[in-house]
Amino acid sequence: MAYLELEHLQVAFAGKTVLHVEKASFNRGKIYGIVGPSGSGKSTLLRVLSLLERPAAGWLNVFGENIHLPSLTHAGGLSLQRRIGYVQQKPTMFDATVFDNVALGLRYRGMAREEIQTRVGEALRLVELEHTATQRAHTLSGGEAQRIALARVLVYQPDLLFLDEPTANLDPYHIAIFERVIQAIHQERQTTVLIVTHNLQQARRLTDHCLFIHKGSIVERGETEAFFAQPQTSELDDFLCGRMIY
Ligand SMILES: Nc1ncnc2c1ncn2[C@@H]1O[C@H](COP(=O)(O)OP(=O)(O)OP(=O)(O)O)[C@@H](O)[C@H]1O
Repeated sequence: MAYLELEHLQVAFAGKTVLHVEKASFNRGKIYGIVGPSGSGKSTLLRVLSLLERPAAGWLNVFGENIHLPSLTHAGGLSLQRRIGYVQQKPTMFDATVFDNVALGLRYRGMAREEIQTRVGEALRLVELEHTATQRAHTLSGGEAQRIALARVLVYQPDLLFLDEPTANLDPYHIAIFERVIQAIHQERQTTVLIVTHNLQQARRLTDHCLFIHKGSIVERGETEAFFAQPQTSELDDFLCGRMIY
């Protein structure tokens, strides 16, 4: 049975449908890549799954609960969001130290001081930024901020991890660090990961399955190797070969 399932999803802005998904399911402990042209609806999909976007229609089956998304209350969303880690494209840091930024989610959860100390230390070690703990978060480089944004969600050990172009601003060395972290936590905790990326090599390296979104629909999905080697639709073939015009 699927761990995460979307049905009859429709998202519209100003009367225009930007995402329509009849059904999409995701299994526990897999890494999924989401690729597609700019403006096709990838970030919108992640925001819906992270319960940050209230769609006009749609059901989400997650953690054994079947949720009618348009009627989800703020309080109902919060309890589910505690198990979801979402790293947005351009992370915002609070004007505080790196430590405090990473600790914030744990403080909200009322965790004991010593446990927070341990968990934040581990998360910073994992992203190889231990030395920045006392630095003001606003002074981090763009690439460092991306990794701190990841540490900030890893620290509460989410069951679902949604990453929106998390390495868009990183050089190859730091992309490699980022990918190692994703693989490590995925192996250790069987976290289910969905990653939106324009880096097709990254999708190929990192994921088990890929989905191709075009004009607000999932046009094709499949096991990563076959997805790249034998695309089944002309749209995906054109996209992968850089022939797609949009
Ligand atoms: N809050 C909003 N209000 C109005 N339109 C929006 C809003 N959010 C997204 N859209 C529109 O929805 C469509 C899908 O946007 P989305 O950000 O999901 O695309 P994307 O595939 O993630 O693009 P990119 O790869 O460039 O980040 C776009 O046409 C965008 O302009």
